[in-house]
Amino acid sequence: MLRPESPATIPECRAAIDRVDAALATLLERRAALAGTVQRLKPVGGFAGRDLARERALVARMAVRAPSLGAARLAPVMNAVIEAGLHLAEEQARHP
Ligand SMILES: O=C(O)C(=O)C[C@]1(C(=O)O)C=C[C@@H](O)C=C1
Repeated sequence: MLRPESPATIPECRAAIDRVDAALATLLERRAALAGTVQRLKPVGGFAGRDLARERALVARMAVRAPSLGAARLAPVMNAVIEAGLHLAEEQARHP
């Protein structure tokens, strides 16, 4: 995890945001790879095998760590993340 920072100027804030975004990109790449493996292992993978209860549960767990965002704001973010992973997995299944 990145250590918390308290930048005071716009350039410092933007530099700190860029560091967070770099960490997020690394984590998103890792998550997409793991989610892709799950799609290959599930009896029905991809969009057809979507598990909305699991998605709601992971959003609820994330909301504990991101209380100011909360589940309602995290849900569309994670929906986009999950759908990006499913699109990637389906593309990789079509073109292995
Ligand atoms: O856990 C699963 O069953 C997955 O397919 C992974 C994942 C995810 O990306 O987290 C993707 C789609 C499902 O709807 C739920 C979760």
